[in-house]
Amino acid sequence: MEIVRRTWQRWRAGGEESAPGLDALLLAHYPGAVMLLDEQGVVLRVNPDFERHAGHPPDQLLGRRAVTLDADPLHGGFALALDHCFTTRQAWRGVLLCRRADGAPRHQTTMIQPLEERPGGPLRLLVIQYDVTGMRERELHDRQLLARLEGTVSRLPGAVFRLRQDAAGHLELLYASEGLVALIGQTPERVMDDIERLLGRVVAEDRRRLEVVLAQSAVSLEPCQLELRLDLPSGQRWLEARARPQRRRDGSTLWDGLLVEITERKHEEFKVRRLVSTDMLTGALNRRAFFEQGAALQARAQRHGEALPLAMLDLDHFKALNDTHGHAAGDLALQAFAATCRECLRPYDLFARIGGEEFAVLLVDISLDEAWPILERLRRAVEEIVLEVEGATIRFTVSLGLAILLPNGSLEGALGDADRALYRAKHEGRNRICGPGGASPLPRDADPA
Ligand SMILES: Nc1nc2c(ncn2[C@@H]2O[C@H](COP(=O)(O)OP(=O)(O)OP(=O)(O)O)[C@@H](O)[C@H]2O)c(=O)[nH]1
Repeated sequence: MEIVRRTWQRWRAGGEESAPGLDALLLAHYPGAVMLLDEQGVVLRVNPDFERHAGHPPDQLLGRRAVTLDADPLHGGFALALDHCFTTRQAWRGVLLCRRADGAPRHQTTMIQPLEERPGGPLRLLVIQYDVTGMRERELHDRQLLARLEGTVSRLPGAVFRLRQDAAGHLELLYASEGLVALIGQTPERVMDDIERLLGRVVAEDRRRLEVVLAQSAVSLEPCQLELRLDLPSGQRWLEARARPQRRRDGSTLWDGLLVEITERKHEEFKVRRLVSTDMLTGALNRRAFFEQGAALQARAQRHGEALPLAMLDLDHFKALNDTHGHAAGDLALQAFAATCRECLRPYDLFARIGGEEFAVLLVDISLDEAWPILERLRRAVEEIVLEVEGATIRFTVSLGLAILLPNGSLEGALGDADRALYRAKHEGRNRICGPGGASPLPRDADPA
């Protein structure tokens, strides 16, 4: 516009004959419709390409008021814009809804520049229009597409996110979809404002894993996947995060990913795991779970250089009990025995049924000397069990073999040691504990069989 004004001033100063024609000048600079209006808004001249851009043959427009182009000539924006320019002598720019001669509405980006041929002379308005209907339609289409996409994203079972970690390791949530509200009860805006509103809820152990996984993914640029527990006011929830990283030129890493709730799935998993790791009759861990969980406990003890006391327990003369009172009574005895063991042990000790009437206990965080009285209390508690089955009173006892699982020892090996100690306990009269060093300091003579 500035070019036209300056050239217009040059043209005015030089005289009309010597100056390039206004039409030619405007055509050279503007790929749109150009009009020159008088002080009544009547069209004096138009550029040659006018019809192509404005959709009106010049001869139908010349000598008529320019507002006839307006989609609403009486109240439309064109009249208001012209009014503004005449009153203020200031330029106006904006988008006007105009109609072509065939009635088709078009959005025209419009610039109106007041021009004076000479000071105090008649005012002219230079109007330049550029048809942006296509652009606006594309913009509208894009906006509708975006709204549809946002709708789809918001209906996803979870939240889409973009996470950024700068070169110094500082994390920032750049984007999260509305699904975040259903997941953690916080709006995306609040978490984008302060990511601790999300990370601060992650269980400490899982947060450490998250930091490790992100660090690895930032180096390898491999996708990552992680299950996290969050402590929320509504209770603990499990979320799964899957994300794909990309490195930015500034050294930061971006992860685009999806966060979904998996609490129900995890509970089902725990249920299944409990089922496959539990002995159905007694509720104790089964042999497989004992070895699995025992290995995990041993790995932890190894890190601290600790030995773990390990005991084998075997009901005495159980065959006789079965033969005398029936298999169902034997089952009841096994259940009562397991319940008594659980009462005498701590919840984190590993108690498992590893054979028919054979059980094992791995005691955590105590020494062999400390384990002995606990097991002795258990032995006595079993002595106290009285079962009334079909008019018969059933009592039974248990023998125990105690061994030590050394930090660098094997669970199978220690179980073998405990079994040998158990054999000695049976051999020495049953209803007693034998350890690596020999029999219980409180051996019992009683042998109900
Ligand atoms: N009722 C019942 N009995 C079982 C179960 N599993 C194993 N048994 C029985 O446990 C008995 C084990 O007998 P033995 O191995 O001879 O040992 P015991 O009679 O206890 O003799 P000692 O161990 O030497 O004191 C067998 O009769 C098995 O049938 C079970 O699930 N339910």
